Amino acid sequence: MNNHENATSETNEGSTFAEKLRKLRLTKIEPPFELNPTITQERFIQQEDHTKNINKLINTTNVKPSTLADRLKSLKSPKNVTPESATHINRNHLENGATSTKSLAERLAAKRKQENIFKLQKKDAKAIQNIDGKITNLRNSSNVMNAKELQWFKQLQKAIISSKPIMRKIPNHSLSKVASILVYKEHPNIPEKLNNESKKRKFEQIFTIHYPNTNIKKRALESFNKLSPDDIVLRAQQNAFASVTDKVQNLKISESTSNPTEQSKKKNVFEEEDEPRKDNAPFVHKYKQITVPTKPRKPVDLKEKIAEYIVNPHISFVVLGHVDAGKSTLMGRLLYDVGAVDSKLIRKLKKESNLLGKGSFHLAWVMDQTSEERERGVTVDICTSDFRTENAKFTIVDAPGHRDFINNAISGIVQSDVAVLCVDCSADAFESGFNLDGQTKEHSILARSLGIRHMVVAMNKLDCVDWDKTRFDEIKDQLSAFFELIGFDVTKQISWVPVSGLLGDGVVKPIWSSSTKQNWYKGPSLVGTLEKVAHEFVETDENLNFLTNSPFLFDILEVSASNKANECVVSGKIEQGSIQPGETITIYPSEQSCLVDQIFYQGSPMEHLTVALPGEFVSMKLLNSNSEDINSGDLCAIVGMDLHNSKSFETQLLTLDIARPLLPGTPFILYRGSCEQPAVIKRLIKVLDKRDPTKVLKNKVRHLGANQLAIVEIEFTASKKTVDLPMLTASENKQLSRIVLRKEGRTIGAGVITKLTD
Ligand SMILES: Nc1nc2c(ncn2[C@@H]2O[C@H](COP(=O)(O)OP(=O)(O)OP(=O)(O)O)[C@@H](O)[C@H]2O)c(=O)[nH]1
Repeated sequence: MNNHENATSETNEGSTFAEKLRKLRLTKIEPPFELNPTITQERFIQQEDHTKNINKLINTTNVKPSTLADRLKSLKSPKNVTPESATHINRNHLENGATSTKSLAERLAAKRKQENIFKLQKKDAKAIQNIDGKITNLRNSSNVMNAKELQWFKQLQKAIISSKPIMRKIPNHSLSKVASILVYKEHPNIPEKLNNESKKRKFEQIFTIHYPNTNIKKRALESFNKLSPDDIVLRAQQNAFASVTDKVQNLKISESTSNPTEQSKKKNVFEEEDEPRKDNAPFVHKYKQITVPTKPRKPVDLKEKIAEYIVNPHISFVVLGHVDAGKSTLMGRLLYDVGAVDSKLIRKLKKESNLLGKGSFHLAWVMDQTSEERERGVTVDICTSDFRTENAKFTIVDAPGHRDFINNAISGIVQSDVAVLCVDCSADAFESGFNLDGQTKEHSILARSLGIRHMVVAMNKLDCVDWDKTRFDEIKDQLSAFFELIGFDVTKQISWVPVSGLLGDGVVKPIWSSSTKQNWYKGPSLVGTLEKVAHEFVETDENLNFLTNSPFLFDILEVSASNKANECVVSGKIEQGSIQPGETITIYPSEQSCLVDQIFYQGSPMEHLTVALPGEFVSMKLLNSNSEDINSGDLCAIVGMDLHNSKSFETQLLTLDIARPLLPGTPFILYRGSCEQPAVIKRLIKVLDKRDPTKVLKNKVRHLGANQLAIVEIEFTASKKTVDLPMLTASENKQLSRIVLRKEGRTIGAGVITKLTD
């Protein structure tokens, strides 16, 4: 009976798991590590390599005697030994007890050999200690090992023992890493076979491989190309001095002080009064609003800028879809095929994903950066990437498909004009993404409600169904009916593209690979469709008007305080209009008027823009601002365009598949752009006909059920700061008047603000 069998029989006899494994470890793991012939052989190979290297060194030495004997002799001769190396050699020589007849090369080789063996022993000891620790943890946390677990553990042992041959190939390896790589590679389904969820997680935790960050080199290069922190400070100081005259002129500051402590004590120049904050006070200060616009410092020719923009428009699109629909793979393929990622990175990701037994995920890893995302195979946070084609510029926002991360998907949607809805067309997969709990429906509703203007449906994984046109049509019909129901104009606002993200068919080029049976789709590729949409956006009269004539409106996504008094940076999206440095804006709801000092793209604070256009994501450095009273979700408007802070408003609301009816007083979280605020149903006014919203079905409404269209009054409830927020109706701004209602982790309704009621 071998040791494994011993262990199995002991398990059945009922001794503790800890004891059994200790025996198993003592008999099976420890001795083979020291004695295993493969390991010894491996070490010899490595030592031989070292000896070869030393010989190579000898052969390439500058001294060129004719024979090997002469060459070795010359190496031994005192003229080739520096005082330093001589001391070193003498010390080694004495320590190693070498005889005086040994050559320098031999002594060096012996020393290296010894060092090498010592290093390997140390590494092995550490690795064994490591894996022993992990096994002890595993052992202590579950008392009895079942047959499947035991079998799995045996496989692990085997993997450890036979792991040496691949160790040489893995940098910074440790035995435990190699073991887990092998376990994953050879038995990728082992954790899945174990039914108990927590055990599964435990195993995954134990065998998680933390790779060194693969982007380190790239990041280091980027960091060195960027300005150093000192340079950034120096530049900022220079800029501050250079623009000080302008600032003084624009702001009409009556007296200035060079003393920084006095300056920081100084009140905001627009402030009316500075009272101590009361408990329920919405803002730290009351602000005096500026009503007369200020001129840009260096006015740019807006028409020229817009003409450039029309030729080369920039759109951001969010990638939506059910979990595992292939979103990250599709975007990874797209970035690779447009040349935004180099083949070296792809090769590297392929190798790494293969080692983890997740070979098919290598393209997805271009987008899924974090180790958590890679290990779970699920996108967690939103991830953005830029790419450009000959005709347009794009920002991709990859949103997570999993229900747990829906808030991230919402912030992805509000940052985008267009959505790419990735649909898995493989057998049964579309159906599971489209049912009650699937994300295809929920994402589409969110996209429609949060102002996505065009949706490109990427009919993905068609390679799995042999590019079957019937399957394509069947899914298209079901989705079209649903899109119509939630208010999309299917002919104008929806495009359909058959693709395979994994193979690349239809992603960048409209040419289909010869192996596929696809011959029925003659339209543009996914990228071609996106280019078309980007141009349609800017070329229509409505959009041109929107570009040129709308007053500036900005949705704040992020606020960063500055260490200077009365200064902060806000980042977000320009919803309409344009902005130039020197202009004054008002932030709502705090109603503070601030001067736009600098505009830049996030991540490039030193490259200042002369103007920013609608749809762009930019950061603005604001003077005379108080970051304590600015939050994400606040709106900025150009001075002169007054927004109204409201507490309640009427909305045309579509309820979704809700389990419980909505009643007056039902609480929920309201989303508008990047703003998130607790609210309640104040009043149910009337129920409308979904097919014809001008038709009233019911005037007295007690409650609202699933899938009903109604006019409802909503009221904000207390939050950290204020209950009055800047709200816009559909006639003021189409995007910012859209709202989404969520309760207990589910989207319960979506609508559009029709009237402010206070
Ligand atoms: N056959 C085939 N498989 C694909 C295709 N696209 C993606 N896959 C596979 O589908 C699996 C899931 O792909 P992901 O790109 O991670 O899916 P995702 O939608 O980003 O997943 P989440 O981030 O979890 O929402 C991977 O195994 C991919 O290799 C495709 O076009 N054809």
